[in-house]
Amino acid sequence: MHSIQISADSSNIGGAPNSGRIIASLESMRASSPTHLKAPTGLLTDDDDRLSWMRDHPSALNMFEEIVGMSKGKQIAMFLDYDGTLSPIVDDPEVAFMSEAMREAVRDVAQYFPTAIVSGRCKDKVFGFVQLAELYYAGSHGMDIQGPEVSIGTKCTRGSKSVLFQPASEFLLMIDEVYKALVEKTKAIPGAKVENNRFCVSVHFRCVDEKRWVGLAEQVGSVLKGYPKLRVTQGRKVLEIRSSIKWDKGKALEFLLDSLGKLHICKPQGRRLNLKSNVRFDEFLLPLLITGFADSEDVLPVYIGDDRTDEDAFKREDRGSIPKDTSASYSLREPLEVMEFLKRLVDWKRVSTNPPPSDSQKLSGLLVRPSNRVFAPTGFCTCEMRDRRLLPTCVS
Ligand SMILES: O=P(O)(O)OC[C@H]1O[C@H](O[C@H]2O[C@H](CO)[C@@H](O)[C@H](O)[C@H]2O)[C@H](O)[C@@H](O)[C@@H]1O
Repeated sequence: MHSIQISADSSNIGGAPNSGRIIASLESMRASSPTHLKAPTGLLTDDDDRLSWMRDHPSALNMFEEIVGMSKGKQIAMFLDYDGTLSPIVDDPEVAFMSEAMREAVRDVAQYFPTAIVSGRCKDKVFGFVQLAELYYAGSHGMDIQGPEVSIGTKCTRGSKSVLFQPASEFLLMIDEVYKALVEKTKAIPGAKVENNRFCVSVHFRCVDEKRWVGLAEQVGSVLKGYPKLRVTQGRKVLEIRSSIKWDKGKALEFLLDSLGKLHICKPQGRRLNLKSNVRFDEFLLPLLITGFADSEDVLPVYIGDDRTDEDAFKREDRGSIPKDTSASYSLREPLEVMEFLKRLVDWKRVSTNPPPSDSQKLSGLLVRPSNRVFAPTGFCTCEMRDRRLLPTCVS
């Protein structure tokens, strides 16, 4: 199977931290993302490195025909990270809005392909930014998954919003406690910001003076010493605290693919491929890596993301260990290029789909299988096409 995503190392920086342990090195914090979007960071200073990176991860726009060629006979499933992918990176996480044009592009994509937002943000917050009810949302790094709203004119499903999966619900109280402790511990550090993402907590250092980064990491470590069941990962100028359960964006991707399989595609099987990962990239130059997997008969997951945590989505367990051919990896430079890519995908689909999908096919991302049965996500409801009408057959 092929898929699209971002690259970087999603290393687990600290699990079960000891007292006062520095949970992130200054170097790793520096490398986590330049402070300003356009600042050349020098991560790829060498021209040869740069050329070789671009050769290995060509622009998804330049390689568009090749990418859509891979989807021949398959259903594309779209997975989109939010920050840095749909919205530009800004200093204040509260105002990381996506543009109306981007929203339009995502809305259009979702008309043709089942589409999920996979974010480190809590689900409600990312929904507040995206505002498209027809999408799947996997918030808190995939620990809070919800299917699209379905309104098919029946009492049982009208406007319902069904939670599909919350694998870390037992950590809710603990995370809230840690959030409060982190707010208290870091309040004296100018620019530090603690964000409650419900099933995880983000400690931002984008606006903290670099001289204080290690001190901030120490404070985080000191809070976490009492919580051996929590771990820390690192994103773009952010430390992310979450439960140590084996669940991440990659697992969420699996879960969603599995749910979609119940909708309209067979579960991917066969040979598995690893993505090329741990690629160093310059945020300004090439933040988005699009990578392909082989090989499902039925589905081409396209994952676009820019963060270390998105790497988890490349490393889905069922991928096995066969190195991916680098020609299947692609990149996009910034959200504007992501938008361009989404638009081109829709244009391509519009031209190649004749006639366009019917309303019932498009309805909330539900697509009709050849058998005429339409399946809603796990724990949601099952529907059936009868006399060209979509009828629910059960609700769970
Ligand atoms: O998985 P994502 O949707 O990419 O979320 C990852 C984190 O994104 C946000 O932080 C990042 O974007 C901010 C706004 O541009 C920026 O200020 C910050 O430095 C970045 O790390 C979000 O605030 C975090 O909670 C997410 O975990």
